[in-house]
Amino acid sequence: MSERPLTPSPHSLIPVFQDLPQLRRWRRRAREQGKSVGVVPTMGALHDGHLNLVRQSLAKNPYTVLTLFVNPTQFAPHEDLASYPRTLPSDLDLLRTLLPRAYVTAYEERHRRAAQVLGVSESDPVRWEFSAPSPAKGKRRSPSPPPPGDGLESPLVVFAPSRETMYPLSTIPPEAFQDDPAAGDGVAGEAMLQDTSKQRGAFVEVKGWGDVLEGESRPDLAEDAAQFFEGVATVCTKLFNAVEPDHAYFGQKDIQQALLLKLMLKDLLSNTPAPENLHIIPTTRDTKDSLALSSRNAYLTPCERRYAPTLYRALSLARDRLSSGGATGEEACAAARELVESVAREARGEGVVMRFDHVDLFEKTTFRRVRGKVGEGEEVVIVGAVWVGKTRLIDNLLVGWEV
Ligand SMILES: Nc1ncnc2c1ncn2[C@@H]1O[C@H](COP(=O)(O)OP(=O)(O)OP(=O)(O)O)[C@@H](O)[C@H]1O
Ligand SMILES: CC(C)(CO)[C@@H](O)C(=O)[O-]
Ligand code: BAL
Repeated sequence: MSERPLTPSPHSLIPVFQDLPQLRRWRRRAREQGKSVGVVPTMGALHDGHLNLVRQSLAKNPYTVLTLFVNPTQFAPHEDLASYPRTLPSDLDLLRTLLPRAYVTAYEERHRRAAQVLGVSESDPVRWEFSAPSPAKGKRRSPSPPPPGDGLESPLVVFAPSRETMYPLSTIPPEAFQDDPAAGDGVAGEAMLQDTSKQRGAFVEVKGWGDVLEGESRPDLAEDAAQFFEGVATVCTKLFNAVEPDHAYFGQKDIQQALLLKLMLKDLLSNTPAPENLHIIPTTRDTKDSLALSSRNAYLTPCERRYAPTLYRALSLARDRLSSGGATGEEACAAARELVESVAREARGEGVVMRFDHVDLFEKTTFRRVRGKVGEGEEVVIVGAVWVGKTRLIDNLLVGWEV
């Protein structure tokens, strides 16, 4: 274990579990208390959209696990895995703002008492240990108070596993497969997990639902349209197996992902969580221009940011055409495309390269593309993507139903 002392406050307020045994021990104790556990899977770089999912879970469950893992298998080989924002300290700062005051006060009091026992100043860095046994007296090499407990004091914990924890078979070195032509050039680690032709081990595919719409139109997936949602379904299955949640919270912003995972839980007869306990939370938007909050918005330059809400405007136009103008699905999508393309021409004058990717209308359960007029009582999704500079933005609106 590293001897670098961790600053006690604010980060240790929220237990961060990095390995499975720690998480499993915590989960067993939560079960013994008979209390429900909610999970919020994320890739980090948290924003208010994520926090709203956590707020929902905290309101409904005594315990919430926010998982934080940038999942290589859902990134295509040339996608932005390496540059994806990784911001654990500021993520923990944001999560801290969601903790109940009473818990924070009790924590600070415990910290004060521990500092007294250790004879160190309250502002000294002190490492809280949530699962390791207390070191024997006299053997301490860095100030470490008695463990504050088993992590169950906090209503919120973070599970931030390593790649090896999430993909244990990826630790077998490529040389072990050297007689296997698929081992190819011996690419190891994350790169191997990103390349579907080199993957080995257990993967979850939701056939017929994962290789359409967003599956087809994400970048670099020409070879394998199923890759993105296979990566998502696989990592979420693993996270559900690790956390064994009673409830799970996903955002409407990634609507196909949330709907597909619900179908997957149903098809796999899951009870942790049961499909009806996967909750889809409405998209959190910028209050001024309705841009859907997204970790990838951080890539936008200030000038690009001004054009980013065009997708929301285009989807709103499509929805208006469907509801008031009686347009067909094809006409509504074409109107959205025209709007994006006309704004793109304007943007070029300011040096912003904006590119239409797709706008589609699909039925919520079958993911079938809707042609012609939307029928009475039909529940559909208008989904779209645009490129603004090097950033691909996605968004959606619902017609005939709400999450
Ligand atoms: N604006 C938002 N409103 C509601 N939920 C959101 C929003 N943005 C993300 N989420 C949800 O948070 C969860 C974790 O998403 P993720 O970590 O990929 O964040 P993201 O902002 O969507 O990142 P990216 O920009 O890479 O797509 C997902 O369930 C996602 O749908
Ligand atoms: C659900 C998820 C955390 C799986 O990696 C990811 O796809 C995301 O952040 O939406
Ligand atoms: N927000 C879903 C994960 C992704 O777009 O990579």
